Amino acid sequence: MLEEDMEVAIKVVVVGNGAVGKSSMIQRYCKGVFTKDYKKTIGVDFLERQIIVNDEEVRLMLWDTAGQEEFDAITKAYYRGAQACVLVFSTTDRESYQAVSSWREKVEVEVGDIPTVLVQNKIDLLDDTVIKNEEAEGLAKRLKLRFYRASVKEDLNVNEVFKYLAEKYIQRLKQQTAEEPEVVHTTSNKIGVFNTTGTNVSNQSSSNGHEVISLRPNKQRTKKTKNPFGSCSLL
Ligand SMILES: Nc1nc2c(ncn2[C@@H]2O[C@H](COP(=O)(O)OP(=O)(O)OP(=O)(O)O)[C@@H](O)[C@H]2O)c(=O)[nH]1
Repeated sequence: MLEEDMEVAIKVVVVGNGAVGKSSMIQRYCKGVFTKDYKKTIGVDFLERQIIVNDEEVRLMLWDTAGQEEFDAITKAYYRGAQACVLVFSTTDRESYQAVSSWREKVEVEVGDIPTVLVQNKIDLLDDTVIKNEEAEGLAKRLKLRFYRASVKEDLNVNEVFKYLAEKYIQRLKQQTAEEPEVVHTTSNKIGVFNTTGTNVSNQSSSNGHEVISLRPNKQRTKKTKNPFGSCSLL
């Protein structure tokens, strides 16, 4: 058991090529909406949602990163402090499938081995698939990752992805707590504390031992502006 007044906050980064549905997935999960419009993410954005996992309140902070390489320098800074990761590719985009390993490496370089899932999005477009089932499953096996086929459009398997990551994270946290009790007995009584105010938090360690960085999402969008701090609680 974690301490009762403890708040668990998990920083989750959602990565993958452009247009695979990362922003849509986060919007769907946090706001319950889906839009057909494509608005390229410039840099980074985030939304959050609270859920209950095994009677523990968990705050998921979902970081939406741009899929285009031109933004790599910006996005990789935001991987730091991440405690879970969603790797997304699209059913109709073979390049996005081929790029999965390199996305994983980019995240691993910054944060090491964190709970990660592989998601094949847009399975509502299975008739137009350019990736065989065996290929996708083979990739998951090679990378030793839990694999979900999802459709953000049809709201298929989106909740499951984040529930799995939260459970996996808490499971690791409990293991870690059992091994190193001092990790949890901090004065701030929070785990995975993030500063979302824009103030720099230096020399602070997150629960996975990595430095916690100041989280300041880029508000810029190519078309409409969306509120990067918009949060929701769909409990
Ligand atoms: N058919 C279908 N379309 C989807 C699905 N998920 C997302 N889309 C569409 O795919 C397009 C790209 O979605 P985004 O969520 O903007 O993609 P992204 O990965 O965030 O793109 P970048 O910001 O460029 O990295 C949009 O037109 C979405 O409406 C899905 O499950 N099925």
